[in-house]
Amino acid sequence: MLDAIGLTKRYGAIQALDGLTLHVGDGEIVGLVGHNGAGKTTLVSILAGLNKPDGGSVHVDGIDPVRARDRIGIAPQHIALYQSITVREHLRLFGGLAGLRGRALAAVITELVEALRLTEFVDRRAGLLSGGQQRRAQAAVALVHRPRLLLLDEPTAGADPETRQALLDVVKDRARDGASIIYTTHYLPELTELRATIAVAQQGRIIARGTSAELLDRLAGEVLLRFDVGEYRTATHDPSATLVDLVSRARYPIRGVELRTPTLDDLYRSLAAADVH
Ligand SMILES: Nc1ncnc2c1ncn2[C@@H]1O[C@H](COP(=O)(O)OP(=O)(O)OP(=O)(O)O)[C@@H](O)[C@H]1O
Repeated sequence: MLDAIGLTKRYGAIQALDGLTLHVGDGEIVGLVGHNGAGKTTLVSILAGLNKPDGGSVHVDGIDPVRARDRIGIAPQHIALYQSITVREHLRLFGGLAGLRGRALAAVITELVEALRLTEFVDRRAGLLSGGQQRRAQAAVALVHRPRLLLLDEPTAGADPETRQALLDVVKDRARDGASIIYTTHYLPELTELRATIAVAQQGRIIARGTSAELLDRLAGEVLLRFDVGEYRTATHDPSATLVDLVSRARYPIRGVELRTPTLDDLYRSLAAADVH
């Protein structure tokens, strides 16, 4: 569905993208993670056709993104709403620009107002909304024309738990309907909930790509045993096997046991630690 191959982008002395390649299939949610400055926002803006790469190619359903605008929905990291019109007017405007009319447009607006809990402020001007309300409105604008490719750049930054959950539920629904989704976040547990595959960006490239299980396999977990005289802690790639082995060899009574399997946060930290900015 989305094919980005060998993308490069330079801002003066900064190489923001450095040969970045990414494929996203139909119905796939890709969690795009990486250090600040890794190139995620630059990538998203190029995939949306809002920014031109210096080199490489992007195809959305085989088409250049600039000509595939009505198939793409983007919720940018920085809010981009018109201050003086209401949320409903935004949805009518962007739905209309993508060719939606009449009942079809009204139906999708009703659905989004409910799903993203916009009822309370849908008829208020965007400039008067709180930060979290603006984020929800921005997500609704990205979703209103049922895009085939959805680009969500930190959509839950600063959102309260209810808002976050509502957004995650809508994203899962859209993926079930076949949309391809790129979801940029620093909140890694969200990607587990979305059952997203993960793409790790670093210095303008994707340096790791796979399911969270595949990526976490590389990381060590930990086993901790507590004794009356102190504790013993060891890193391991197979915590349960290590525990069985340690218990069989223990010379003192064991007073407590803790197993820690690696999490997505460990993955993020390990890659961030390897970053050489
Ligand atoms: N318009 C611009 N002009 C100059 N440099 C830019 C511009 N946009 C991005 N950069 C630089 O390009 C690099 C990649 O930035 P980008 O915003 O794509 O990173 P990011 O991964 O989205 O970061 P974050 O997690 O902080 O949002 C950074 O070094 C940034 O300073």
